[in-house]
Amino acid sequence: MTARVGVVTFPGSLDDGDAARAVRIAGAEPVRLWHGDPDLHGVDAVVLPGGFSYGDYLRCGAIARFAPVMETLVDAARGGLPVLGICNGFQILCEAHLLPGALTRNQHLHFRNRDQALRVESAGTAWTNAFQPGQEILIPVKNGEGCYVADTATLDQLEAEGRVVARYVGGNPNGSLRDIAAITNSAGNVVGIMPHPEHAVEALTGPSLDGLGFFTSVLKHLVGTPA
Ligand SMILES: NC(=O)CC[C@H](N)C(=O)O
Repeated sequence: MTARVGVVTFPGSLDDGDAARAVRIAGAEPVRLWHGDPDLHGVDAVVLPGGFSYGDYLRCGAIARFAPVMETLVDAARGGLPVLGICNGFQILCEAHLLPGALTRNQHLHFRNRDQALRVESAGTAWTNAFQPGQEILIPVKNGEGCYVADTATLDQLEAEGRVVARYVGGNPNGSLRDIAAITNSAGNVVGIMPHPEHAVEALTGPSLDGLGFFTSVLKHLVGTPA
């Protein structure tokens, strides 16, 4: 049966269409979810897309975290539902405390938009099992608040538990501590990534097809997970 992957739209989401398209290209059925509807409509996994939810007021992701859909999503994620937060989605996952730490204003205070090389550090998550550990990929980064910070004990714990999923290579675009571009929760089902895999799934528009691996990974993960 075709996996159904939900993509949440918040007011101000920007990349929900591209995320849904990436899901379809990877071979799954995208299911559009609405921030005001707490029902996840039986989806097998969820993508929180990039953008400017609620206009980035207060802090990126700080209001979205209280959306009705998040009440259900937080419980489902704690129960093992695969969730990928991309950029604004990563910010929302940190605000919702599904992931530790915070995304703060880029160190140089500029919005940064460019193609970015990353090293995939962990292939042991629901969203990265299609990669080889150490594999370098190229996908776009575009954010104003992408500087990942956490206290030293949290950073050390992430490193020790293999929960740093990807790091920036060839230059850190936002000042993230330890060049962190993506992290996971301890179960490996929730991943937050600052750059945008959904913008690197087609030769016409992406700098590569490297982003596709995140979306095919979750399908592989779901096949191995009993319903
Ligand atoms: N591309 C995005 O999702 C941007 C996220 C957020 N609005 C920021 O500027 O940091």
